[in-house]
Amino acid sequence: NILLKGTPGTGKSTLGLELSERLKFDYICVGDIAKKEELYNGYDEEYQCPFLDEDKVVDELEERLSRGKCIVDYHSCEFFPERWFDIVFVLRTDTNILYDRLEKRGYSEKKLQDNVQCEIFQTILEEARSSYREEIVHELKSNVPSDMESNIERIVEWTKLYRTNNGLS
Ligand SMILES: Nc1ncnc2c1ncn2[C@@H]1O[C@H](COP(=O)(O)OP(=O)(O)O)[C@@H](O)[C@H]1O
Repeated sequence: NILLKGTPGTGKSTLGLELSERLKFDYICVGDIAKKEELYNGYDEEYQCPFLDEDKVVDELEERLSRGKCIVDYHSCEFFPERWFDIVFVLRTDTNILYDRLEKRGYSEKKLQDNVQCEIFQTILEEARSSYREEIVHELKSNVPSDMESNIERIVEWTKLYRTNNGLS
């Protein structure tokens, strides 16, 4: 299983969907599943969005993740069982580029600033480093389309090697 992390707007869903086609893996967007299954336990007035019920998310995903061949897209990871993931990629985008992408999404000024600061302070990367073994956490630049191409190549190659080395078909 592969975890794709990164500040919103860094390109997780674009990369995840493309990879799932190339690798024939399941693409799992945690935000979308939470919305569909209503895996919430309250409402955040400040950000005008529901609170994720992390236990329900883990219960919902456990069976699929235990089968392997999943690509999970979520900015955070603290509540995921560590055993779920074989590798973690953290997408990174320069802040001026990220600002433009989030502005196009129509984010409020507060949400925009908070997310850009999250990227500046490497919050998502630090969280990954504190949750997983250092050697399975990798940063990937995601500024321009050619970055996307090289990230796809790199992950596809890594996956092939991993499956061969672990006797997986
Ligand atoms: N490497 C990249 N180069 C150029 N544009 C990108 C790249 N990655 C993503 N984008 C664009 O940025 C926007 C946000 O990407 P998205 O995959 O929705 O991010 P996330 O899932 O992390 O919120 C989309 O318009 C997407 O086309």
